Amino acid sequence: MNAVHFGAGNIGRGFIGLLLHQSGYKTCFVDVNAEIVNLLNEKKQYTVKLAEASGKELTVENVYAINSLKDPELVVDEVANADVITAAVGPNILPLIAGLLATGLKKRLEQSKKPLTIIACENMIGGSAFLKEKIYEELTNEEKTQFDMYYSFPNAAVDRIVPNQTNIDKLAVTVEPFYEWVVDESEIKGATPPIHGVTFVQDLEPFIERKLFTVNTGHAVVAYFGYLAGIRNMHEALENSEIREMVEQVLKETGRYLTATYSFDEKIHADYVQKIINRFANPYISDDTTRVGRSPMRKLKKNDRLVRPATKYVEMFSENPLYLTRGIAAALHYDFKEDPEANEIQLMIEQKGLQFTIERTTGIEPGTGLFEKIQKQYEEIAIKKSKK
Ligand SMILES: NC(=O)c1ccc[n+]([C@@H]2O[C@H](COP(=O)([O-])OP(=O)(O)OC[C@H]3O[C@@H](n4cnc5c(N)ncnc54)[C@H](O)[C@@H]3O)[C@@H](O)[C@H]2O)c1
Ligand SMILES: O=P(O)(O)OC[C@@H](O)[C@@H](O)[C@H](O)[C@H](O)CO
Repeated sequence: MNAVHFGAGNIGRGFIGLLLHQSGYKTCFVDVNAEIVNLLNEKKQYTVKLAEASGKELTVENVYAINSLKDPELVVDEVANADVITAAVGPNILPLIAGLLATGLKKRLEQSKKPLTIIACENMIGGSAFLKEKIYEELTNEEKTQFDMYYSFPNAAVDRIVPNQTNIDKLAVTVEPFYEWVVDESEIKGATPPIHGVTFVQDLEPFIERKLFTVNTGHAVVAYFGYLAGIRNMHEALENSEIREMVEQVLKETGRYLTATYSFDEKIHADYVQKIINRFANPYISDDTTRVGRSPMRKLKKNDRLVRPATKYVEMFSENPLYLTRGIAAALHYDFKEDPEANEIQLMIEQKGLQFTIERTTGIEPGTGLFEKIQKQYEEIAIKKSKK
């Protein structure tokens, strides 16, 4: 079986590539990072190390790679011959891989009429549907009808903390032991791809919202408050009692929304939350607050981990969440110079003002209680910063 995976980065090698290998696939990684591509072709294998006391190492074999900037025609051929396609490139990059995928998938239809599943493994609601939308922008109406018959784009939720890597061996990846990959089976045409470790469900929404609004909301809040406190390491941030309290409270707010919406058992959800906070504090992982806080523009979008649970909370309980709004305010303060989106937000605040920036980044309407609360929290943080 042949798999093509776009994005040989942290999650690509450390999670998706590992499970594809364990399921018996030969995996072709597609990336634009020449060093990683060359190393994968040279070594044809890499190591995944579990961040736990055992330090267990797993070997991923049967892999090779293509640099899509250099050899796009090879990518087209691989896509045309694939048995499953996955991607973990980041939501902002999905539109950039859509063209090559469209060409490869068209070629595949000329060769055979076999169904194929394409899964985007990104931290976003509707990742595969978004990739499909971008691919379909490249098609005629007739091609769209053909694609509809054979190709599936099931959405997915992926969970495994994979920090930026500092190993001497550039291909080796250290990952937390926990993982969860949930895929919406109701969208799949033809046979479900046999991938070991994937949970196939008929309704993904509770899973993706639970993951994004617990793991990623909590993670983002620790990262932004950690950064504000001058802390660069996630587990050190968790040792700060104010930040710990902040994440506990923010996850009570998202938990209130999630349990009311999806009828989750409150005790089971509370245990899930504690397990996640413990994962953030894993001492065997060294994760940066700047990795977790990366791309604040994306994280502040209306359907993402901070704003969506906050707006849903208001809709559901007719009150403004205190801690989610603080988290949003902290994200607006995030001014890490090496992050282009952080720079964009800071420049917007400077040139167009805070109100314009809140409206533009979050989509929250000015004049609403939620908007005013975010503004107030932002100003309170600014006062605290000025006293330092
Ligand atoms: N790291 C995690 O803990 C984690 C966990 C769950 C989900 N995710 C999600 O997985 C996705 C990737 O995250 P990551 O942490 O692995 O990031 P990463 O930066 O380590 O990996 C992204 C990879 O995509 C490659 N890439 C960039 N442009 C490309 C292009 N045009 N074509 C092909 N490859 C391209 C990059 O070179 C890089 O190797 C994100 O959506 C992230 O939210 C990450
Ligand atoms: O990848 P992002 O930028 O959407 O979010 C940063 C982290 O929260 C994220 O990568 C987590 O480590 C991951 O989602 C855990 O499953």
